Amino acid sequence: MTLKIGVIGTGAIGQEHIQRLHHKLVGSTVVAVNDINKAQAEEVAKRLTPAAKVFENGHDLVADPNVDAIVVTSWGPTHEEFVLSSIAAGKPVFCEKPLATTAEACLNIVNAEIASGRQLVQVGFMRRYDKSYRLLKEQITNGNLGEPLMVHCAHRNPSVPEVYAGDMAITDSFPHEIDVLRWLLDDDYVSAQVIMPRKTKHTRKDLDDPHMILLETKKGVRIDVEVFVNCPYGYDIQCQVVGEDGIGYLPEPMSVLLRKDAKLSHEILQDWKLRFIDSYDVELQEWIESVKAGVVRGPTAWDGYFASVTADACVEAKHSGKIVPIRIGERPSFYAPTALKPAA
Ligand SMILES: NC(=O)c1ccc[n+]([C@@H]2O[C@H](COP(=O)([O-])OP(=O)(O)OC[C@H]3O[C@@H](n4cnc5c(N)ncnc54)[C@H](O)[C@@H]3O)[C@@H](O)[C@H]2O)c1
Ligand SMILES: O[C@H]1[C@H](O)[C@@H](O)[C@H](O)[C@@H](O)[C@H]1O
Repeated sequence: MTLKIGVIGTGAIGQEHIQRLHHKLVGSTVVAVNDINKAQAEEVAKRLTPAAKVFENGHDLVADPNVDAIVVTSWGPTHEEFVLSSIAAGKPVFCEKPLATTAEACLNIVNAEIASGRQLVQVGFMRRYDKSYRLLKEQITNGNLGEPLMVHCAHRNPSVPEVYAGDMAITDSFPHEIDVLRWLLDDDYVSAQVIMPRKTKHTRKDLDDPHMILLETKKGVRIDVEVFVNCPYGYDIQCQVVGEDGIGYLPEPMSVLLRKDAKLSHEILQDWKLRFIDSYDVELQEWIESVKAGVVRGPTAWDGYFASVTADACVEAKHSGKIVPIRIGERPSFYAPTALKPAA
């Protein structure tokens, strides 16, 4: 069976996902697209999936009987309405991170999903599917590093677009670390602190950059993450886990070592698209298979909610200058890995 997918949001990652879902991965086809920028949606459909229907709005796309499952790749603040609409229609939905831009909105999604009685939502935390993170996790899980004590990370982007504003370093970029470190350490967070270094000359007047974010976990692991989104030299993701017996470093993306012009050098990537290209493929291929099997195997709405509660605490910590506790109730049994519900 070929899964017929509708994509809401035909911007940067929407186009990437349409390309892979329609042309690259096995078992799926894109039959519908929508964007508030209709001209863009039409152009993207014509170029990438000419037979797809272009919808006037996302809710009509969700309701279309020809659409089996939905992929939400519109701006963060619109995620809540489209995910809720998909749950109401009883259709599986893959939503790019963040699940929603506030913890309250994420909780609305969690509550609606539980009330529907079926797990339908997966969040686009693709780093869990990245080969290098999986190798690092293996070292932690097999005990090679001893108990993890500290984690040092960096999330660097060469630049960000104009729409990237306010606290998006925390609510849009940092959620990747929030999710992947929780998964890597199999631990939850208890407090957050944010320290602001001096501002880089490469940022805009209205955008703070960089941030230094500190998290503490239940088990007492201390984490520091530099989020630096106007880092001119390139797209660079670093993670170093310091354990009792050894240190594990996230592998660098593969590139040829060059001896040239009196230098030894490696290429540094310039874009998130290439750094995680394989992870997106694995993530969406597994999602297609899991939808067909009627289960959710990837990051759940609860994981999306957890990330949002943590991000909110970080925003409060940044603006108050205080260490802010992270309080979240117990994970509902609905989201226990053993309690996977059929999606259709
Ligand atoms: N997992 C990742 O690594 C990754 C990478 C990039 C983006 N993202 C996430 O994907 C989302 C989109 O990011 P992007 O970089 O593609 O942004 P983008 O601005 O390039 O595209 C977003 C699109 O959504 C459309 N849109 C806005 N409101 C809409 C609405 N109400 N209905 C339909 N369409 C609407 C916009 O017109 C735009 O075309 C964000 O949540 C972002 O955080 C995730
Ligand atoms: O939306 C993007 C995307 O999620 C990238 O993976 C991340 O590195 C960027 O910081 C963020 O703005």
